[in-house]
Amino acid sequence: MHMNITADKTGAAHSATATAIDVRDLRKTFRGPHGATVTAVDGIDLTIGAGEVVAFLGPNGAGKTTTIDMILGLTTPASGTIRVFDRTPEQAAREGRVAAVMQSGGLLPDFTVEETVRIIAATFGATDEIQDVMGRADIAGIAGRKVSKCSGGEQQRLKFALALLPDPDLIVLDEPTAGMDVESRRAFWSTMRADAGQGRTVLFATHYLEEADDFADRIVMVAGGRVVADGTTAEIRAQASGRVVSAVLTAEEIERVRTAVPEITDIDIRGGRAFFASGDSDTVARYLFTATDAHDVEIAAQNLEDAFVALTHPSEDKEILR
Ligand SMILES: Nc1ncnc2c1ncn2[C@@H]1O[C@H](COP(=O)(O)OP(=O)(O)OP(=O)(O)O)[C@@H](O)[C@H]1O
Repeated sequence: MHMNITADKTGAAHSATATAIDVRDLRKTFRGPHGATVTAVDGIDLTIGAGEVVAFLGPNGAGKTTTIDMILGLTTPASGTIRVFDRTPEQAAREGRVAAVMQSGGLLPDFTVEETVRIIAATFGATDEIQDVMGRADIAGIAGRKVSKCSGGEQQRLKFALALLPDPDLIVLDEPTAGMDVESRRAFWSTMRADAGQGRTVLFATHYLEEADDFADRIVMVAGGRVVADGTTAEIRAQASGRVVSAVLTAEEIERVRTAVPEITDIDIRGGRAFFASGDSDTVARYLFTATDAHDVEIAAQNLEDAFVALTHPSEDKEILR
């Protein structure tokens, strides 16, 4: 799998393609309550290269799970196309090139961890891999534990072990750490980091910015069924790299600052303060101090969290000056 030429389950050699996932103008609607139409995915375009580790980042209801289900071939799009390693999602899954770790469910509570791995290994003809994947997913120490007695984090690591069994080229994880405490989340990702991202393509959905930032090479932000930002983690950071100068001042003065300082890119008013976003915080601060009665002036770096909120909740909790 970590080579350019791999053998599929029939033993035939094939060249690894450079593109793992190619999604064009993907759309999906559901029938909601009272017959209303819910647009879950509203024209997503996405190309993921082989070997990329991509975070699909967005708030609840953004359309992440619906998109992932279509990439896995579990549901069909209303329109648009999906290619996975230049195949249909169903073909790619059948060939064992794709494995998934889903949010919940899928495990039988009465089996032990090792029994679960053995059963799935048998279906893939991968019984030689059992000890190896249990080690890689860090579940060897709980091999004899019943699934029903495993914590949420342990169950997710077990699912990760199962996903490794077919030695897939692509692993898709849908919010694999949902509901875990911070420590379990860290443990899960450190296991993932040690194993994935070594030539394998990884697509994971999350609404934790920190996870996307820590683990992904690239962040695709989705909101309302659309891609709202797409770039390397560094690029997304750069988008948010300006500074914000905030101060308490009157509405008339805010208007005056806006006109007088063209370097200002955005103004929000929250909690009685005005927040001036700009690539030149010195000029903004100088103007506030010298030409207005602004007080309690603060200068802060805009962080990724701010960028995320701004991109995914454009009107939430803030009043934009017009
Ligand atoms: N089977 C369904 N029937 C009706 N509406 C659905 C169905 N599945 C999803 N939706 C709706 O589609 C939208 C997108 O949901 P989706 O689960 O894809 O979002 P998400 O980004 O994965 O959110 P979460 O982080 O909560 O899992 C939501 O408004 C959701 O209520």
